[in-house]
Amino acid sequence: MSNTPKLSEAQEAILHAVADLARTDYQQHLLVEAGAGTGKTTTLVAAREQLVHAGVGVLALTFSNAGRQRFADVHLAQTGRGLPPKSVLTFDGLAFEVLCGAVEGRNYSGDGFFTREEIRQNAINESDQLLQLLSELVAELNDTWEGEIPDRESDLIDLLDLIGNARIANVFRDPRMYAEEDGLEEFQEMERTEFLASLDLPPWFYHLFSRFERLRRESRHLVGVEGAAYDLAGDPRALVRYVWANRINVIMVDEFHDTKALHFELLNVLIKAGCRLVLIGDRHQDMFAWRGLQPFSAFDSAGQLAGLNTLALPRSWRYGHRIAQMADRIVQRLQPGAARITGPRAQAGKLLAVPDLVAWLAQSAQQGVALADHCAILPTQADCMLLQLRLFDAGVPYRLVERVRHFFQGYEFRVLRALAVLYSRRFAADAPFHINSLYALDVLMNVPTLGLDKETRSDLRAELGLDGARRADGQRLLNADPYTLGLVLDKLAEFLPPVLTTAQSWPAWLALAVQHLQLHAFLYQRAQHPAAGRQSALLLDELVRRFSIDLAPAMQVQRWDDAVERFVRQRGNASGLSLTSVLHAKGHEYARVLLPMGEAGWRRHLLQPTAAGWRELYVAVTRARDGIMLETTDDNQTLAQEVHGVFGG
Ligand SMILES: Nc1ncnc2c1ncn2[C@@H]1O[C@H](COP(=O)(O)OP(=O)(O)OP(=O)(O)O)[C@@H](O)[C@H]1O
Repeated sequence: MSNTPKLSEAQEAILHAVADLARTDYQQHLLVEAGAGTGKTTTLVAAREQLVHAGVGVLALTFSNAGRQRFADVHLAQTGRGLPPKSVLTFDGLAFEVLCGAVEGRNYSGDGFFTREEIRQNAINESDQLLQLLSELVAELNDTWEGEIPDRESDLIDLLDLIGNARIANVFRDPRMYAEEDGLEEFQEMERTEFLASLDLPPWFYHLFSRFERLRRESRHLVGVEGAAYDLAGDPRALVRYVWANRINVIMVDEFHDTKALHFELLNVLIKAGCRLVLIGDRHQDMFAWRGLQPFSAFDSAGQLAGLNTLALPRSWRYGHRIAQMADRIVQRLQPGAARITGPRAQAGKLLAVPDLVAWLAQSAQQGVALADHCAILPTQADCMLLQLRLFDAGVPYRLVERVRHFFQGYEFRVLRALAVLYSRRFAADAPFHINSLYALDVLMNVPTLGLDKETRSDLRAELGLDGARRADGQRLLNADPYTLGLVLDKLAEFLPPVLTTAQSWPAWLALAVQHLQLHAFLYQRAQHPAAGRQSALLLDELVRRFSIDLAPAMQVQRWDDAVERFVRQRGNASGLSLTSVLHAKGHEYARVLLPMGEAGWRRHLLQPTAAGWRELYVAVTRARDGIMLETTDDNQTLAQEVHGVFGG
């Protein structure tokens, strides 16, 4: 059953422009800049349908898997049909198809890249393997560079990030970096060093990067972290062969605001292959502005394309004028004077503020109010976990959107659980066995202050079965038993700093463990960005508080397991409130969006505003169709003013 909404004039204009660019003899492209909820995906899906009917080969590209899924869902809703396979791909998915695919028995890639069988066996990324690869390489390079490259685990994690950013920024394909090592003239070497310095990179980084990339390819680490897209940019002819073999004439890019230099390079290759581009995005939703080594504006780069036609979608369909006003106030703070965001007058939008969101939700749940179309959106994963704890206490059902994790699967909970089990074994000789404790120990073993060397860690992981193959659901098949767990705990206890080896009461020991194992620093380094690190520390403190009750730690672990099991089995969860982080909220929409304004929420975004923070808040607010609900927990005057300034009411 087809259910395409009646398109607005502005949307129709885009459909005409797309039809035109597919028809003309000379190459034309279209850039559509539009606000959130203005019907970008809706329009793109309709434009795709129109082209497919006219016999034009179209490939739609997105950045995230969530974006791809959203495109497929909108297509299904609008046409009543599923999309043919491979007609919508993420950039990495496209790269994977091209590098590993074949037509009529011949690989697209001249390198013959990988066979399907090889990929099935081995090619999926394991980030810990990448770390291993990097650490071996750094050790080898440090022989020559006399230890100049920092090599503690936290340094290696930073280096892995830097390598990812160098890929995304695509800087090593700059002509200044091309020349082969052997034939390098002195002036070229100088040019290269200056170029690296201009990017704030140390001179050894080029060697590290190029050798790491070679190793990554040889070890078939293709998928993930833009590895595949980067390899594809180095093999442009494969991409050209792919679009020609599949008769693709038009490339559509949804979420165009997420385009970085690497992806733009791929778009340039597609242009050279004769494709026409339809690019659609919202510059205020660029939440990944920090990726890469230098700021990159996809919109400015597209502006340079020859034959570019630019259109706009001015009005939101998702929300009415009241939410549009909120979105607009945020955008004006980001870019004063930006085009105004509007929404239909008839659709007002509600704003509700409550002092205790969880109490309100508990009451609603009791009254049988369906909360499935309500979504609490939080800035980070740790914030989501803090809210989960409150919901858990109050017995309010919730479900997690996409890859947002349960609090009991987070590093913060796991590391404390591991300490509780370790304490029980060492001082009470009653460590309870549960499979979740094995995952918890895996986290504890990575705490650098414990000082486990690589071999010991790897031996202990093997004992616990943590090195086993993953099952289809991503978990590992663990085969340890209570006896092995005990032995591993005894071994781990040998690594405890002396202050933790003498018997003390439980909460005091826990406080010392958190301090001496420097768990805040450990979690901070594990977090994706500083704000996430800060919130992770907040979550750790809250969990420490909960683990500090006067009850034997073994009993506490048992209690958590029972409670979690009961909660997970709750029938109401499917219809419960959705809970997500802003990153995972992108592209989705909900009737009502719930925004906690406290410390474990959006407080900092308003009190210490940054461009990145405004973009996040903009994405969160614009997920709402009918209303926004704020939780205002404190009476800070400045915060109240800021809340009023953005949300009005
Ligand atoms: N012409 C229209 N008439 C009525 N509703 C529409 C129309 N176009 C889009 N919509 C609705 O507006 C909402 C937002 O559409 P869509 O998800 O396509 O927007 P978007 O710009 O891609 O959003 P985002 O910025 O979140 O990615 C959807 O509920 C969609 O069904």
